[in-house]
Amino acid sequence: MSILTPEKRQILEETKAFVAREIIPNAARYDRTGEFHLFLLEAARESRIFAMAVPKAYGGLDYDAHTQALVLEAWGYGCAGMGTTLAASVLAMDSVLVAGNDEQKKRFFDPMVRGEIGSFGLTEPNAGSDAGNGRTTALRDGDSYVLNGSKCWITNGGYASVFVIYALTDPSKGMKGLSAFIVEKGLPGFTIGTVDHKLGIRSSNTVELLFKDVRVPAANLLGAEGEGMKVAMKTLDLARPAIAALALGIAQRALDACVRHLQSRFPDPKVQPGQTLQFKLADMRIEIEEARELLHHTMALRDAGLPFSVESAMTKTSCADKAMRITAQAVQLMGAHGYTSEIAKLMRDAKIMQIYEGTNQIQRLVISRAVMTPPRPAAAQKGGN
Ligand SMILES: CC(C)(COP(=O)(O)OP(=O)(O)OC[C@H]1O[C@@H](n2cnc3c(N)ncnc32)[C@H](O)[C@@H]1OP(=O)(O)O)[C@@H](O)C(=O)NCCC(=O)NCCSC(=O)C1=CCCCC1
Ligand SMILES: Cc1cc2nc3c(=O)[nH]c(=O)nc-3n(C[C@H](O)[C@H](O)[C@H](O)COP(=O)(O)OP(=O)(O)OC[C@H]3O[C@@H](n4cnc5c(N)ncnc54)[C@H](O)[C@@H]3O)c2cc1C
Repeated sequence: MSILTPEKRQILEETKAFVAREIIPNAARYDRTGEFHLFLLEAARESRIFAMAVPKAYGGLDYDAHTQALVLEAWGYGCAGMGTTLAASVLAMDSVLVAGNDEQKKRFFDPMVRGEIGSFGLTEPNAGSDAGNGRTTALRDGDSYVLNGSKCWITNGGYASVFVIYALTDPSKGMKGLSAFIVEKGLPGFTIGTVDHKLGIRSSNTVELLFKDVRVPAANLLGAEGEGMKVAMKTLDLARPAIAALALGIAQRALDACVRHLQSRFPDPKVQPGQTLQFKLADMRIEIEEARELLHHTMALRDAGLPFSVESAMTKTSCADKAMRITAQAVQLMGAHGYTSEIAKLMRDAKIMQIYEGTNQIQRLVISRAVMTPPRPAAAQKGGN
């Protein structure tokens, strides 16, 4: 807290107040029913928080990456399912920030400023970790592209008004034929398929998207044909720390719940088993602070315009693994209380953090590639070899 500017401190305080008022009291109910938290879009509309990544020139809040992470940690603390709705919408916007022109930005960001949400469709049944292996096509026909195929596991798909969809404009080139498109809801032939019922983040909306001869104006192509894989990878670099922030929020909530429980269950800290359990709390605190430092370091790199791709993968992996470990630990430390709904939800919600936006194995692949190919020394670069 002490390193925050007064402006950031105020944003964080207002966010925490919103989370305490709107998110925490409703989280258990929506987790139980698996119903989408539509009320939250209404509650958040006035604050324009769904436009937190939108530049001022387009009517958004223009938060820097560090501030976005503060907001997402607070939402993750309240409910990771609701936080996923915000993170997924920002992810879609990130693709437009990466590759969109002025007209596309205006068109995509307008709904976000009005409190609507976006969605990002990359994954297909045969293209999850292997993101460049999709089959959905977008073939040029006059001044349109015609989309055919499907996407699966798409967050916000049932409620978004604008989508970023990745499809092959030249299927013969594989991932080098992949391109990114803005797709608006309600186009003829664009339908929503089955809704998925999940272990955790149950109130977030996860669906299939189906495209049958969906005509999209050529003006909706983001960047150039064939640049889709690069756009997707740059987008995911921007977005993975958002998942790290949600995971951190989950871990912090688990620690806070543990502290409260152990203080009442074993009030005398000098008497066993209180002391042993407190050492575990100390370890949890260390893990959380380490993860938060890495997240804030990654955001500082991004805000300074420095490379942060590997740090993005590291922070996602670190925060997600720690959230899983800490929530499992919290269940154990709290005994039967840990096995009940609030803490059990945290553990169920933590699991997805290791899977979506690139599994932690994929993050380790990205990190290990960077480890194995360190930057060449300046002298060698000058030598031109
Ligand atoms: C890392 C990966 C496994 C890709 O490795 P390969 O060896 O196949 O591809 P490779 O040869 O590394 O690369 C291809 C091109 O791409 C460029 N590039 C790569 N990284 C970057 C980068 N960081 N920046 C710019 N360009 C990049 C690369 O240069 C190459 O182009 P070139 O051939 O040189 O012209 C990739 O597929 C991946 O990451 N999967 C996870 C998907 C995944 O994360 N979904 C997430 C779906 S969304 C989601 O889950 C959620 C959304 C909403 C919220 C909830 C969750
Ligand atoms: C709740 C939820 C929401 C989602 N939201 C979105 C969304 O909004 N948009 C979107 O596009 N996608 C979304 N996804 C999809 C998500 O990104 C994928 O599930 C994820 O990338 C993994 O792909 P997969 O499920 O096909 O697993 P697979 O790729 O089949 O992987 C299975 C296992 O194999 C491992 N594995 C695969 N390849 C390698 C490798 N090369 N090296 C080492 N291990 C490997 C994986 O780590 C994993 O353990 C969502 C998924 C879920 C569950």
